[in-house]
Amino acid sequence: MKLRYNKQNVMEFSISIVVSEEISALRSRQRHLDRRRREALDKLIDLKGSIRVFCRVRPLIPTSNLKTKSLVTVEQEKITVQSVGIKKEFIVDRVFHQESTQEDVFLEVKPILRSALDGHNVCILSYGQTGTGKTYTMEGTDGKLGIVPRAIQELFSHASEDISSTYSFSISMLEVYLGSLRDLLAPRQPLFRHNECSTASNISILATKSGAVELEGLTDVSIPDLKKANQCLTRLTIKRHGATEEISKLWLIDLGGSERLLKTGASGLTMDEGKTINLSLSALGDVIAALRRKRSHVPYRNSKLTQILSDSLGDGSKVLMVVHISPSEEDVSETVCSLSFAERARSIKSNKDVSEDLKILKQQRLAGLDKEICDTEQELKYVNEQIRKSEISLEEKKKLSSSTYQGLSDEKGSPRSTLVVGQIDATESPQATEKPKSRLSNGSIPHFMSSTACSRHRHNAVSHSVSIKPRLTKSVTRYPTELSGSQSLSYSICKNAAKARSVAFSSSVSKLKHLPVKSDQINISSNSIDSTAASAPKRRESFGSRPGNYHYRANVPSNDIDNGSHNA
Ligand SMILES: Nc1ncnc2c1ncn2[C@@H]1O[C@H](COP(=O)(O)OP(=O)(O)OP(=O)(O)O)[C@@H](O)[C@H]1O
Repeated sequence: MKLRYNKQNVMEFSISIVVSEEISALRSRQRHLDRRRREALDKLIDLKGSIRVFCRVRPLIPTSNLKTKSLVTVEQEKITVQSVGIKKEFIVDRVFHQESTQEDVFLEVKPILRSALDGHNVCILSYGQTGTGKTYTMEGTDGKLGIVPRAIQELFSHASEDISSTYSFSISMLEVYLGSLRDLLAPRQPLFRHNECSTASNISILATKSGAVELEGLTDVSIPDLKKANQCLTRLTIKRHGATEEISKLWLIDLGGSERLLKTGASGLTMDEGKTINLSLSALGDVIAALRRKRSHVPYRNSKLTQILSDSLGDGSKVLMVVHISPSEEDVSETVCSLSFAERARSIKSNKDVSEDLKILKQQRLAGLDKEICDTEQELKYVNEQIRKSEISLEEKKKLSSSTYQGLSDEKGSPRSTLVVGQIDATESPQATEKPKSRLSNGSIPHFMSSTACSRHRHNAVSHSVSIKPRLTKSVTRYPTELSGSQSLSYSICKNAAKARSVAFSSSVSKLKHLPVKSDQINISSNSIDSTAASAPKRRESFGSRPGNYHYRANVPSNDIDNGSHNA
């Protein structure tokens, strides 16, 4: 009896060795495939262009006062604007016509999101005249979700599928207002006047010797799950713990309206705001143009916006700018200005010097890389599934004869993959030590994110307004209720996948608070914010960022904009 028991144990022991070796081989294949996928994706993005400028044409919105003829005709990469005495052609990397859907736009965004998960800094910017659809593209509406909610869903979904790494996400929001930086997630200080709060903050832009940008003092909120991400929704930091550790920033930037000040008839504070925004946009155009021309000097220092984005626009980063235009006659001069900006940023006048043969070759190469990525991802899925099954089988064997397997388990037990969402563990990351003074909220949603009576009132008022109101101020959009549905679905997928893989949720963010500043940080600039400045900004740029965490956006929390709404 004893002998039989031993024989059985020996057999199970041998099987478990075989399974462990299988897992080991599968993991090695997994690493190889992941490397191949990344390389193919990098090549694909480089071939398409790591800085791309798109144009999206808003549909004509007929009103009783306006002529409703479209002045714009489009082809794949060409836009022609034709009006009395004007006929101009502009070339961009891709045109989204009036009927293009949110899905069409997101399809172009997807590859660079993957790139963000792979450790590259990514910047998605929405540019254009007020009322041309910048916010529609970035955030969308009920049932027509924009880039931001889709991106968050996509990132969480990939993170839950990738069993070779663990991920943590965090979010920050930042606004540049009249050249000052404002932390939109900082705890709010009540002001004397009813319903007003300040977002006073003292944020410094720091650059390490390697060029990485950090925003010291900026609040960073971990995202514990997809549902909470929906409520913040602007800027993301991705931290991947795999064979190596990678931190990347994903900036989602809804820029202030680009209209010319003469047209808006602005004066006083509004004029100052407009000037500052235009200077920032112009500096941004210069930087992108210099990068696309591969100039040795890139003028990052010319605006706060470009300083903050300097490590997310250049080498190794992926940039996508969507320039929005209106097709209507009354906007023709703004449309021409926006398209001139797009062309300047793109810095290539036309593709006519590129021969047809070369274009075909490029298309073939792109298709080949696309296929390689697809095939590799398919195989990766298969390998991941095999690893999962083998791990379960090994686990069962261990349970059957735990004493026999004790030694084996110590030596051969394969590492369990863990999905960590919303975790920042400073002890795991050398970079994390570079974020000493940042205020971190431990995963709870900051006060300003919950709607106030005032913001609810305004939100209701806005949703009852039928006509487009071009405005200079952006408001933070509460994510459409429908989004919660689709995102909670993904969240449950995350949760299930995570459960199967022993998901760990931890909240070690507080450790970051006490870490020392790295000595190689150079303070570029700092600014303090007048707490009374919360009142009435009309046009704003804002974005979120943080070392190792990212995001940005040009919106203002609802509490903060009650006085800021403005019709251009
Ligand atoms: N592609 C589109 N399809 C359908 N509706 C659109 C599209 N683009 C914009 N709109 C609608 O046009 C209106 C203005 O769009 P939106 O508010 O996004 O403009 P904006 O450029 O962000 O303006 P602002 O600078 O004032 O924030 C909204 O009602 C929006 O839903």
